[in-house]
Amino acid sequence: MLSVETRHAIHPAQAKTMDSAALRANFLAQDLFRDGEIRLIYTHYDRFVMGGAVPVGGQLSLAKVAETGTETFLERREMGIVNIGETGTVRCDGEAHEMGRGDVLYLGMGSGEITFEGHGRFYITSAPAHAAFPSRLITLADCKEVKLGDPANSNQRTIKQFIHPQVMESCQLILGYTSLEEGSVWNTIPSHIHDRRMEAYLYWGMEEEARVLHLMGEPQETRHLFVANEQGAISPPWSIHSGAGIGKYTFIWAMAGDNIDYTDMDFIQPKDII
Ligand SMILES: O=C(O)C(=O)C[C@H](O)C(=O)CO
Ligand SMILES: [Zn+2]
Repeated sequence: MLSVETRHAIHPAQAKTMDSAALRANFLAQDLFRDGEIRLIYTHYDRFVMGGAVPVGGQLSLAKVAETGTETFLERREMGIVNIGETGTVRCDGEAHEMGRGDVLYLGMGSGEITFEGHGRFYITSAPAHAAFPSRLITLADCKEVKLGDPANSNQRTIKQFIHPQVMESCQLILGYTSLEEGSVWNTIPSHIHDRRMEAYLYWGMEEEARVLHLMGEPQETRHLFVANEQGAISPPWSIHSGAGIGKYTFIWAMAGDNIDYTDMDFIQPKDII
């Protein structure tokens, strides 16, 4: 079963009038992972798509999505898939990519029908593309690691970059994930915005009771989402995206927009956030 939900782009002036329910309806990605289903959210932020596929030992196929108006979903798009479950296989264009937990698969523009198999829980991201780069499985051994933060600021963390110019070529999709060291709770502190790129987070690797307080909004008009395991946050270009966790967590970040420069961020110090 395939379902697609559309999320419209929200103006920051509208976002600041929203109560918790409206913020969650517009910016929280819930229920992406349901047994036997592919569930996608088609956003109007750079036409970025996020979603989940859970084949539970069977087979699920993603061929065509009405929202793109194309013969196949990836006719004019590229895709990044992260397996956040047990070992599973993604088949595309006659190739079988076996993915362990934490592996990332890039599928280039023009790739055909995609089939998800096995016991993987596949997080799907996709953005429009202008050129066909080769599909590639990027394992943990292939990613680039960046260490940031320190225990004194409770923000010691490792950033693993997979779909990233220093690892491989893509059109506009950049993707990786960040894990906190034990005792550190804060991600993306100091905060930043990048008006050139939208971003989406998927929080995972959390205990059922754990939560992340995800901060969003313009730096002088912040709001929050309380986020559980396997829930995502859509971050508009005008919004900060930082979080503090109760319990351990990892989050997948993915971006699309005008450039693929991960370091192109406008930092906002805690003293400047309201
Ligand atoms: O902990 C961090 O810092 C991050 O992981 C930052 C994200 O990767 C990000 O926001 C990139 O723009
Ligand atoms: Zn960012």
